Amino acid sequence: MDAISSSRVNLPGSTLRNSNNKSSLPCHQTRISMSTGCNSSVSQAYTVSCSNPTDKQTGIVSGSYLHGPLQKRDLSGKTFCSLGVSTYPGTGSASESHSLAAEERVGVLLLNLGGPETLHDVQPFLFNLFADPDIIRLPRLFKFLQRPLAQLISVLRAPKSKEGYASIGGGSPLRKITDDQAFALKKALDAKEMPVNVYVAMRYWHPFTEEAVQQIKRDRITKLVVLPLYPQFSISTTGSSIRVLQNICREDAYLSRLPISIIQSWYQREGYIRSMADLIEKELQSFSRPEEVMVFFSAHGVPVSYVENAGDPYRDQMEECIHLIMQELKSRGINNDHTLAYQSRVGPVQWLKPYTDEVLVELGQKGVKSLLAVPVSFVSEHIETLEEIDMEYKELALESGIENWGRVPALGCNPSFITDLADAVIEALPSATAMTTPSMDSEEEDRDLVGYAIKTFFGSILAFVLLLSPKMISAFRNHLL
Ligand SMILES: C=CC1=C(C)c2cc3[nH]c(cc4nc(cc5[nH]c(cc1n2)c(C)c5CCC(=O)O)C(CCC(=O)O)=C4C)c(C)c3C=C
Ligand SMILES: [Fe+2]
Repeated sequence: MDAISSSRVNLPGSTLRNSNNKSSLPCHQTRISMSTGCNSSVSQAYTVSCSNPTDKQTGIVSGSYLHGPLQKRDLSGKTFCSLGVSTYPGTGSASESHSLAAEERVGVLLLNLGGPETLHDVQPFLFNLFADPDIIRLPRLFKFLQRPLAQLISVLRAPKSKEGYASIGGGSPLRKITDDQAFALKKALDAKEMPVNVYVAMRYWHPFTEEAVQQIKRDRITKLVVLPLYPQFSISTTGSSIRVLQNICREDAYLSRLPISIIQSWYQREGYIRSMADLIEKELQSFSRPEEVMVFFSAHGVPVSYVENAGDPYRDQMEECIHLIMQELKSRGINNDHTLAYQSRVGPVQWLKPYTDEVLVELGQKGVKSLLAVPVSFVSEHIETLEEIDMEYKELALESGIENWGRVPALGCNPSFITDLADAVIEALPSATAMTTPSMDSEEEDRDLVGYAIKTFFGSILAFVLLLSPKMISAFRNHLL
């Protein structure tokens, strides 16, 4: 088998046109394939296959989420960029497998958030994030304000974010860690006699989804498993990345015929739960009285409206995930108290409660002396573990009376975790299904673009008149800084 090489291609002069998507899945192992995934006019039917073959349901991803953003064609919601790619290019080895059909070339596409690599990248990264209609969910009538609003918020937020990234070395470690995970996953699949190419697609920074997809086409991949690096599904993370992928597939003959299997969430997999329990068990041993430590799960928050109005399964999945980890710990004789809180809220709306900062203060006041923080929405170290938890929350906890502080590291390339992801890929492969995609005709597309340009022009003027009023600015500043 050939060694893997990681390629980064930088194409000078390429343009960045930024633009910019419920299901509590009770089954133990979940494979979801979109049978009409990229179809803009037909209701999407999802086939959900569970490890128990009799437990097969159709249409579980439904409600306002399915009939909302996933189906919508939103020209302002796409990122076209060919500035960078980080992939593990084909070695031809996919056709050598005994377990695969002679000409099968399997790809695995890892989806992740992406992060600014330098301080200079922070504002444009934030623009990409806030321009995502799954991050700032404007009512339909106000969609035209998305990009001007993103510009304004990103400029206002950038100084605070820059400070955060400066304190963790001047940029996000996400790209490197995700590349390492891709490499480790390829190795684990090789070891299981399932040679694949692994690709990385970031949502808000390089390498963007478009670049990964171009590489997949160049490698003539014949089956693709899409694996988001978020254990739990949220509209704002996995949903958003899948929507971008669907938009790309819809417009490409090759991709619309490519059999694809999407693993929407995997928080309930035994391997993941065991790996998390291993980390917690190990870290508890660093306290002088491990049995007295409060296990403090800190999850990334989302606005309450996502869960209560848009059908985001994130909170249900998070609570089930914590329950499963605690059950696993109990089976090992570890019976510590635990709690779950939500961190990293941004902006003036209500986010999922309780809030991490408020709970830390309450626990200190109640006399909790030892606390082990467990980041649980993400499997890499990033700004919210390295800066928010390790610096801000630690300081707050110590000021509030907590004396012994610990933090479980993110899973990263933990071998048992990566092996489990490899199993998830193998299990998902048989349910790969083509996304059939009638694209817009070119006349329709032209009309759409003209309408979009007009709306953006007038939208920008209106937004700046409204938003640059001193009152609005100070309201934003109070919430963003
Ligand atoms: C404003 C809305 C946001 C929502 C909703 C949101 C959901 C969400 N995010 C993650 C994971 C990560 N987010 C990260 C950075 C980040 N996220 C937001 C905003 C929202 N996130 C902002 C503004 C930023 C930038 C940093 C900052 O200014 O605070 C990252 C870090 C990436 C890195 O570079 O290290 C991660 C990871 C999840 C899991 C989630 C919903 C479940
Ligand atoms: Fe975030």
